[in-house]
Amino acid sequence: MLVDAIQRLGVDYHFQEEIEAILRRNYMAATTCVDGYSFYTLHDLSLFFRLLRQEGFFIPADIFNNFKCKDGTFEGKLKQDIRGLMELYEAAQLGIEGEDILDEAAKFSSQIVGNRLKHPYHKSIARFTAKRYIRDLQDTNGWEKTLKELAKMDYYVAKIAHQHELIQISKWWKNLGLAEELKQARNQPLKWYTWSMASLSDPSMSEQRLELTKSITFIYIIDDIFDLYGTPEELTVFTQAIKRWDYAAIDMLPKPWKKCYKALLDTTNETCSKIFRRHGYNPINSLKSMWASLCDAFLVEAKWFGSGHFPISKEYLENGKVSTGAHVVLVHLFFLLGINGKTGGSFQVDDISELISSVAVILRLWDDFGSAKDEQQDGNDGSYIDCYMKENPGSTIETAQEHVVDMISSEWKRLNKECLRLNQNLSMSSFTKASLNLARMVPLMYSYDDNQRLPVLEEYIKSTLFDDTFFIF
Ligand SMILES: CC(C)=CCC/C(C)=C/CC/C(C)=C/COP(=O)(O)OP(=O)(O)O
Repeated sequence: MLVDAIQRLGVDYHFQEEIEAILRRNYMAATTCVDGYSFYTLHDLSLFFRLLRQEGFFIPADIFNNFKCKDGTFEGKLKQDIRGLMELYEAAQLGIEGEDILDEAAKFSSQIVGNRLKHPYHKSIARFTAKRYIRDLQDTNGWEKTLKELAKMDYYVAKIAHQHELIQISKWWKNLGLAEELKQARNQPLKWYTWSMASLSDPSMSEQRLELTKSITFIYIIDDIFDLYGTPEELTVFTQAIKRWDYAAIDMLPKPWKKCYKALLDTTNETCSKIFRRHGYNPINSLKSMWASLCDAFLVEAKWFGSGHFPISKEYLENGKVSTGAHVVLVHLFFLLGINGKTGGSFQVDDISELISSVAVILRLWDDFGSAKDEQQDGNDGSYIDCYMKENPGSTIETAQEHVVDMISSEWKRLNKECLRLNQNLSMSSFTKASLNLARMVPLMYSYDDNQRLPVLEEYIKSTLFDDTFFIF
């Protein structure tokens, strides 16, 4: 319970080694003891299961069989155990494909405690949900009180760091002068920074957050160039220039794009120098190839939708994964965290391709889910739902959306499995955690209301960056 509280308060990055040691000890004890799990309550077993899986210790899902009747259903008396059911639901979020018992567990528990389970821990941003948790945490004179104090201080330290970084990013963005050059493109440094802020929660990771935000900025701006500005021919030239990665290629480009191209090269080269200084490795070749693949994917979309052609949904999604920019972001993240060095070179970019693919699918499907847009376009860049409905003539928007919800849920299972695999190497955990945070952030970024606003995102930004009322509980 102490580990859970520390994680829920978002201060776990202070205690990584201790948490690892506690969980390892518990894992060894339970797996070597013959009667390993039989004396656990539903609450304790569920919590144990989740905490261990989160950290990469594989606990089989069939441990929950202890709570089933002979007919294979969960015991009726569990319906009284609200606390246990809540934890069971949380545990079920860590499922991987084929673990039907966890799907049953999620269904069983959510039917009973539905409303209280909208934001399971595993799929939420800890600093955002920490406030609610701190309010509900019993105020005793014991460790809870001490942890609350720590969480409040930590929140302030992080807030100050984030405010400072936001100023730096805003200045960097202004100095690039791209907003004047590309007037129709989005101008949302706060939103771009928010992705990085959510991904990397440790206040000391300022440089990594800033560099990550810069790559995200260019994904948005280049996406707008493709969606709003160019003809397929002009965009082909832009893609060729990106592939050349050469200042001389500026001459090939129309005037408004020259500055963006130069800024992308300058920024990426500077990021690489910083990574080299910190980790002794220059990832420029990997980053160049990520930018080239992104532009290729954007170009495919521009050609499809320019010609009114609808690809089949599978083909759309294969390309749509890359056009999310997830590959660009996660490969930047991989190098900014120095993962290849930390793992002694045993983990390379290829080893994270499945994880990238899952995060990208979650992003693409959410992005295409809503109709609202913050881009100045009429949704003419296609969507998975459109392709699916064309392909399945009897389908309605509701059935298509249900299908997408199921796909997102399956993709989370794949992501869980990949994280379990990668976390076998302890040095990967900073990367898997940051990647999970990006996936957790996706619903906040795309939950538009009827007024084209993003109320949950607004609340998150307010609470993390600007709220001073944290002490009042
Ligand atoms: C989960 C993850 C890796 C996040 C990192 C941040 C990231 C890649 C952000 C880019 C999101 C995106 C698809 C922007 C394009 O604009 P849009 O949203 O309007 O998309 P569209 O033009 O393709 O519809």
